Amino acid sequence: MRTVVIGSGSWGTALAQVLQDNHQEVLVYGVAEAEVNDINENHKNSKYFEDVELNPELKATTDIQCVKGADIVLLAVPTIAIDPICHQINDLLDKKTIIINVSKGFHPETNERMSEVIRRCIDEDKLSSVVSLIGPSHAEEVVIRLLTTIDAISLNNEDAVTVQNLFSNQYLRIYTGNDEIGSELGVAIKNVMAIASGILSGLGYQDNTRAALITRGLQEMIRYGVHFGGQQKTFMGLTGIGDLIVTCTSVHSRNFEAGYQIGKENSVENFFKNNTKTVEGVRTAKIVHRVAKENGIDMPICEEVYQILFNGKLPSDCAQDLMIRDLKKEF
Ligand SMILES: NC(=O)C1=CN([C@@H]2O[C@H](COP(=O)(O)OP(=O)(O)OC[C@H]3O[C@@H](n4cnc5c(N)ncnc54)[C@H](O)[C@@H]3O)[C@@H](O)[C@H]2O)C=CC1
Ligand SMILES: O=C(CO)COP(=O)(O)O
Repeated sequence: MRTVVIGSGSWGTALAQVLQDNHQEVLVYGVAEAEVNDINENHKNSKYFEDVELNPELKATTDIQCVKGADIVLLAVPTIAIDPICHQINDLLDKKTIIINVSKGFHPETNERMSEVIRRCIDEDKLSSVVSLIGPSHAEEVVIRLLTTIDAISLNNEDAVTVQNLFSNQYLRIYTGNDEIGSELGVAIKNVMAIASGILSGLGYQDNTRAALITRGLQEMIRYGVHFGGQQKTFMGLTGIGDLIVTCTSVHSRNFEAGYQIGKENSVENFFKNNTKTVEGVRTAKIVHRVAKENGIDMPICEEVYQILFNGKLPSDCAQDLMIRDLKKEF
């Protein structure tokens, strides 16, 4: 099977290398010439992985025509680029293709989940199914082949199993699942929790606070996910608690890092002025705020993150306000 990976950033590169390690036919498509050249000429992607030597067989291109004839297209671009990239490739696809989504978040205007965006943008006769390859996985660790487990989630079990078999190896183990709603909502909202976790660390809070954040954050994710038809048990799995733990506790997480800076400075100003990284939780916080309000879903942690990011509320006040809400039962 021939796979084209769209996006020569950190996750696209790491996942393409998995396929190359598995002796699959794979090509990376990128818009950034420097990243593409670095992969082809130096077997590196220095912008994201400074000292990592990539599999020398891995190749990249800036020619989008490479999508023609692909059996699988893996979209490894930020959520904001999924809609335009799908429209771009739709004209080039010439048979039923498995589209793999790895992005975590929502469409910025329509609030759709990534699978919904892809199904809307790709013609039915060109789409076998959407498979979301998601779970606790920092590219920085996968690219150096550290043991990792993630899910292949799809409404089409056969395609999920195909993706499971293509990507699994000694360092990457893929499970399958079909709760598209629960899984996609879990991996999107955990980014907001990771920002909150970073903020709390930046403010100087330690282990007790992080455990509280992860535990109560998971309850918010369940509340939101179940409201929209996700299964509660999904949140106990890799796309729920698994991804929540890895992003709320890791120095690799860009969402955590953003939060840490905001907490440390007790201000969002410098983050918005200087950030150039993919921090998906920022846009997700805005969408969750809007949707939760419309649907009457209680999301206190997400709401405080929204107030910090978009309403100028002081991070230190938010942490305190969460503590002095009306007391209640845990469950
Ligand atoms: N980096 C990671 O460890 C993981 C990332 N993800 C998710 O994967 C998605 C992609 O993120 P990363 O690879 O981390 O971001 P990144 O910032 O490392 O790379 C993004 C890449 O997308 C490219 N790009 C942007 N717009 C494009 C377009 N229209 N056409 C082609 N290429 C375009 C950029 O040039 C860049 O190469 C995000 O939603 C992220 O949440 C999920 C799991 C792990
Ligand atoms: O989704 C991720 C790990 O599972 C990557 O997290 P960040 O986007 O916060 O770096």
